[in-house]
Amino acid sequence: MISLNIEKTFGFISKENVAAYEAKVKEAQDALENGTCKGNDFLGWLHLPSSITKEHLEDLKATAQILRENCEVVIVAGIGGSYLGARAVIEALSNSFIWLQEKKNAPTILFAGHNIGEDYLYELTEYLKDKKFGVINISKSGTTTETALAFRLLKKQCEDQRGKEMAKKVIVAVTDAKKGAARTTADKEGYKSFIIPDNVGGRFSVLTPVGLLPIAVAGFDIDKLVAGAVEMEKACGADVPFEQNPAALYAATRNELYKNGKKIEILVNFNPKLHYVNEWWKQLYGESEGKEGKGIFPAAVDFSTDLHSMGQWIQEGERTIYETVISVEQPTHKLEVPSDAENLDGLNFLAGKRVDEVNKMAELGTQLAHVDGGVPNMRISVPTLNEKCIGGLLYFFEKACGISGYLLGVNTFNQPGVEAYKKNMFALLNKPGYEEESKAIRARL
Ligand SMILES: O=P(O)(O)OC[C@H]1O[C@H](O)[C@H](O)[C@@H](O)[C@@H]1O
Repeated sequence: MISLNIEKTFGFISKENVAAYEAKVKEAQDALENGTCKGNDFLGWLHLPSSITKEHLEDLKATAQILRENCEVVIVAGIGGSYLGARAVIEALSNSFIWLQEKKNAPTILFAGHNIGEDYLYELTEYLKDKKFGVINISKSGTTTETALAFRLLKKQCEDQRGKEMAKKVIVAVTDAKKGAARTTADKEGYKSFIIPDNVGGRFSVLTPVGLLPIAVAGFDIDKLVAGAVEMEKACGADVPFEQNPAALYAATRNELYKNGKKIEILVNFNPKLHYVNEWWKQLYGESEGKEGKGIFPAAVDFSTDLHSMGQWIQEGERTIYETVISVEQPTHKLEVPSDAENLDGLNFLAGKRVDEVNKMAELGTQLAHVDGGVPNMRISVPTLNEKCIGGLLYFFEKACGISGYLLGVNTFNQPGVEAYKKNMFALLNKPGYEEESKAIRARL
């Protein structure tokens, strides 16, 4: 099970001040449990893991199997919370060179609908020209422009290439039960569809079909992923004492750091497979807490890669940052540094050591250097990268976010600020219904 170590923050904030959050954290836990916090119509994620039924998982696996049997490539179309969770889990669990492997035991998973890059979409549609492909169209609102645009292209191409009947079989929708264009299309075309519950917001939806279906198609065990989340739901529960509750401690520590001028949290990994876990986490915390002129800025780096780019800033730049390191205890594979008779590269001092030992010393050395340089450090230990651990990690972050947003005093579950760019974009594109805004915005250009 994952664990949290906050010892290396205590040169910067005091143990007593973190412990003093106990009562407020209890209040947060109660407010989440009783549904009395702000945004209380979006608390469906709280006990989601333990409420997932075997039947639901079987339904997802059966649909995944249809896609696996009929597709060489599956495009997951979605953005934000309808994209990052699936990508985070799939990349954390996949072989890094899966693209290049001839023999695959699952369709290649590609992503679309998370940008409006013409070249990206052109190159994707070109690549798909001789492929048997399917699409999972994911959008809670069912109206997000980026996703809808990509889906329009992919739907047409799939129908043209594979025929209407096969397209119906290999296109699946994950969307609202009733509202939105994605629902209308799915119902009209007769696609298999899954519902995103009303009370689960996008960034908390990875354990709904939004994440579970693509993850199952990619060949990973969603039973174990959910089991890991269930375990963390218990470990972070309202009945678990403050000092033993990782979500409570993480939420309290980051709020205390923030109060002491540490306005930026950098999520750090020492494993490139976790890059998209960082990205998922940025949305979770950024959209949940960045509002009302408040909120820790969630940043992220991949080490040791970024020690050679961002390392200088972190070591000696403005002291407004702290780090949270996701440390994977055991790699999946074993690789030792070979010895070399000539030792031209001078690396024989590493001969016989596992590559991970070198990585771990980089991690430890970095922690000590950054703490010495004035950067508080928290460490989240993950036993290994498997479904169970990742499921636990995701739920841990969700629960801590629910508590942390409450401590900050914001509505953790809305994102009103995201609408501003959309309104301008629609006005600039002359979307019907935006006539007044179009006139006003053009006058400003
Ligand atoms: O799932 P969708 O409705 O397409 O939304 C996708 C994403 O875009 C929105 O603008 C929100 O800011 C995100 O919270 C959401 O996850």
